[in-house]
Amino acid sequence: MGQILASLIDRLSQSFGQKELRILMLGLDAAGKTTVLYKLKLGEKVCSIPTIGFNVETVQYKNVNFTVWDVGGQDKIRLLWKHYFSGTQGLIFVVDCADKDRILEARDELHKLLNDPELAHVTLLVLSNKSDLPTAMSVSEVTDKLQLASLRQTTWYIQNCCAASGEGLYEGLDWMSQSLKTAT
Ligand SMILES: Nc1nc2c(ncn2[C@@H]2O[C@H](COP(=O)(O)OP(=O)(O)OP(=O)(O)O)[C@@H](O)[C@H]2O)c(=O)[nH]1
Ligand SMILES: [Mg+2]
Repeated sequence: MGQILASLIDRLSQSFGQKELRILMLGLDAAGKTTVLYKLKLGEKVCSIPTIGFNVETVQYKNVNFTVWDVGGQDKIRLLWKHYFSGTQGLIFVVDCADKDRILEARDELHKLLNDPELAHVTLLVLSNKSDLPTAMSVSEVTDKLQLASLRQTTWYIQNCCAASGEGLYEGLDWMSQSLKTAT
């Protein structure tokens, strides 16, 4: 169903002559994906509940329309992620940088994603979210724990952010749009 909706949105936007970038947003449950999506879309912090399925919104920023797919990250529904891979240009991987207990689980999920042939050439933005929390790890610590330096095939960038306040989100989108502009 995700793919049908995606192609419908793509076709509609093409007919209006706009540039469309398909962005998939994944990460462990409670990392803050839905909070990121609606902060970008509405400029407000929404009271989110765990996502079962997906949310999709078009976010317009600097003449680019980002169609952002936010897919639920609970363990049992991660097997559904692969249904959203097709046509993805940019992957936003959201990490709770204050959750030291699950950072290695996040690393494993991220590397599993990037090993999939459909995501082999994706442009990766890691959002190191919840930087407002007192136990937040630094960007260099998260970079190290996620083993981002070992990603040889992938163009990646890590951005510290706080989805609750919006801090860092547009810097991340700026990098994504610049990076995809040169790639496409
Ligand atoms: N302190 C803090 N809390 C945040 C931030 N971003 C999200 N949260 C909270 O983290 C919890 C989970 O956020 P969601 O956006 O629902 O997480 P999710 O990644 O969509 O989770 P799933 O839908 O289960 O995959 C919520 O209580 C949010 O309010 C942030 O920047 N700082
Ligand atoms: Mg969610």
